[in-house]
Amino acid sequence: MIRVGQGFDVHEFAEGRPLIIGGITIPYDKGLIGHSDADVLLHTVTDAALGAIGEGDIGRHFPDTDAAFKDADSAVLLEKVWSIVEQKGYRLGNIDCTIMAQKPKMAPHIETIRARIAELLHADVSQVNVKATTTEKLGFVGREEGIASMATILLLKNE
Ligand SMILES: Nc1ccn([C@@H]2O[C@H](COP(=O)(O)O)[C@@H](O)[C@H]2O)c(=O)n1
Ligand SMILES: C[C@@]1(CO)OP(=O)(O)OP(=O)(O)OC[C@H]1O
Repeated sequence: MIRVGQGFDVHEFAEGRPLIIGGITIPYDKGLIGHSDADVLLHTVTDAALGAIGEGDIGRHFPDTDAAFKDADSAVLLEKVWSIVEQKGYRLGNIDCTIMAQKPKMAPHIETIRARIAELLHADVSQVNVKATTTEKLGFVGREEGIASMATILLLKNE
């Protein structure tokens, strides 16, 4: 059995916040805001996984009205969702992610992010791909107002 899921998320930049993307802190002069740590990429991965197993989305599992998830570590949220994936008998086939950011340059951090996502999904790094693109200075990403990301995931289950 195979299941496919997709995820998409956006978070806004603000001064005085750490920039956390893909489970790592990236040195930069501003960060992303959210109810949680605002890790836009791990939210995307979480939504892709939830989509693949037909379990709704991140906000349904971890409402942004619940104080329990204020400043939550998004890696912990993903681990909780991944345990549901595994309870249902699925494992990662592969995941492909795209970060849309005008700045900062993501290339120096991609391999670290890739390794962290593989660790969280109990998979090999070869099963995880992470890309980055600018939006050529167009739109909210291009104006450096925030960062968006999207992902497609394939899950496998032995019959
Ligand atoms: N925040 C980013 C955006 C892009 N990159 C890398 O640069 C390449 C070219 O980006 P374009 O948007 O001009 O196509 C892209 O393929 C990435 O390798 C990056 O590191 N960080
Ligand atoms: C993660 C949660 C919960 O802390 O809050 P945010 O950090 O605002 O992120 P979002 O992408 O809106 O996802 C859902 C949430 O309920």
